[in-house]
Amino acid sequence: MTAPHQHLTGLALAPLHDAGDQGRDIDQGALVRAARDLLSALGADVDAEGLRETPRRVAEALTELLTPQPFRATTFANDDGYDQLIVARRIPFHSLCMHHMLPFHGVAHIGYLPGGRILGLSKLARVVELYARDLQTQERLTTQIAGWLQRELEPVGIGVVLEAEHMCMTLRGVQKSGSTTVTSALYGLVRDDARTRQEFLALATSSCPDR
Ligand SMILES: Nc1nc2c(ncn2[C@@H]2O[C@H](COP(=O)(O)OP(=O)(O)OP(=O)(O)O)[C@@H](O)[C@H]2O)c(=O)[nH]1
Ligand SMILES: [Zn+2]
Repeated sequence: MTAPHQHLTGLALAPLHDAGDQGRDIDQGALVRAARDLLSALGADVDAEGLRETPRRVAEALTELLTPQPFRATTFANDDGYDQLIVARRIPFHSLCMHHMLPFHGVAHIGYLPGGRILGLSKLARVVELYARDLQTQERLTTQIAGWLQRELEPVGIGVVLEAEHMCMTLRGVQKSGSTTVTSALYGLVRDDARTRQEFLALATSSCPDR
């Protein structure tokens, strides 16, 4: 029997299952202590009134940013035989880069060419959220979104394009504010059929006229 992830060319390298969508075990007590130690190491008076609750707030903020929200992948039978691209454009997201734990944020464009089933539209945004709430690289986030679509929907083609600005490149370090990074994951007919590929990329890029 052929594994489902082998239906689409290019997707064989993507992990079939990823622990990322299960979330992580966060030790709240240790996190609060670590935030307090961090403030202390920065020379802050951790007992000052304004800072007293900060370790708890930092712990809660990080927990919120790193806790994916599970959801059900609602799909519907493609009874009408819809066989054109379905593209959700400009889905905003933010995530934390795994190298500096600083935010990166931008927009995702997600498209697929349906097979037997179509996906509830909101799920395209939910899957971005699911994987964005992790310590990430933009490349990994892009690939995980495409891998999820393949597992849940087994479409004929998938296209994912992310455009993001990384705070670690703009606020600090090389400080190139305004620069953005584009990553993509194209599979199946969206990758291999020139016309479909062109159509998807045109739709994805035409969604940013003001950028
Ligand atoms: N490929 C990839 N790199 C990332 C991403 N987010 C941050 N980085 C990079 O991770 C790299 C870490 O490099 P290091 O040289 O160890 O860190 P650094 O000394 O802080 O590097 P600078 O940012 O150049 O000052 C940097 O080049 C970051 O720009 C991402 O999503 N994907
Ligand atoms: Zn970084």
